[in-house]
Amino acid sequence: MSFHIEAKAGEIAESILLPGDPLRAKYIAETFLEDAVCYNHVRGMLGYTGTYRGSRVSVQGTGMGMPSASIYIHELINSYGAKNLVRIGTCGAIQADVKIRDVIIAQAAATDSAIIRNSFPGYDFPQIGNFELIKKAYEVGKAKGLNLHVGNVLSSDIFYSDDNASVFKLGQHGVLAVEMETAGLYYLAAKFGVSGLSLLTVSDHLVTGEQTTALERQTTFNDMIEVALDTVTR
Ligand SMILES: O=P(O)(O)O[C@H]1O[C@H](CO)[C@@H](O)[C@H]1O
Ligand SMILES: O=c1cc[nH]c(=O)[nH]1
Repeated sequence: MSFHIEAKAGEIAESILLPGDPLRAKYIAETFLEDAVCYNHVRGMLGYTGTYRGSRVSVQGTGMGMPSASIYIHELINSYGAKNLVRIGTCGAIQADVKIRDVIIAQAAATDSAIIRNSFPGYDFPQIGNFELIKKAYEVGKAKGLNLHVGNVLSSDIFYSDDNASVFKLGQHGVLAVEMETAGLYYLAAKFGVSGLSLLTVSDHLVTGEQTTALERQTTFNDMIEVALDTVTR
């Protein structure tokens, strides 16, 4: 048991998928996992362990933003021995050629958060994904025929920003999309010597104004989910 997770030792797999939305965790457990058992109800931040094609895997909601996600990621690594942590999130695209429902492999993450900056005063520490996981996810996604994008994303502390000019300026420097957790995952993976990957499905578009519904975000982003499951279990 850790401060925010009530699972007993051994109840969480070394490979774990991390959606922000705990109901996306429930959907994945019920739709993709066999013999799934819910190991966490604390704060409604649902977590499940089951098997996928014979391999043990867990899925844990993390909440929104780096302060929340970092709590779960820290406890999963340090109290439960998680080794492969794969965020499966949603994001807003800031490039015209990145379309709604496309899947992004976050090779790296820029951030406006002070969380990481404050750990390395005077330095810009790069937040990068694990190469082996990135490579595997890319191969799995391509084999599925997906329209994949690989590159930089922005992990922001702010959903409703007054300053979209800065976000679009990052877009002019190649950043593909904005979300709220990847940099925190990559920072903690580097800090604790484990493997982190972030896969994102485009749920809305900051250029065109298109949006998906909450139910679609909760239950229909199966391409990303299957890529994540195949990546950690093959
Ligand atoms: O769908 P999730 O994984 O929660 O990710 C995105 O959605 C939330 C904002 O709506 C933020 O957590 C953002 O990163
Ligand atoms: O953080 C997020 C997530 C989805 N869409 C956005 O615009 N921002």
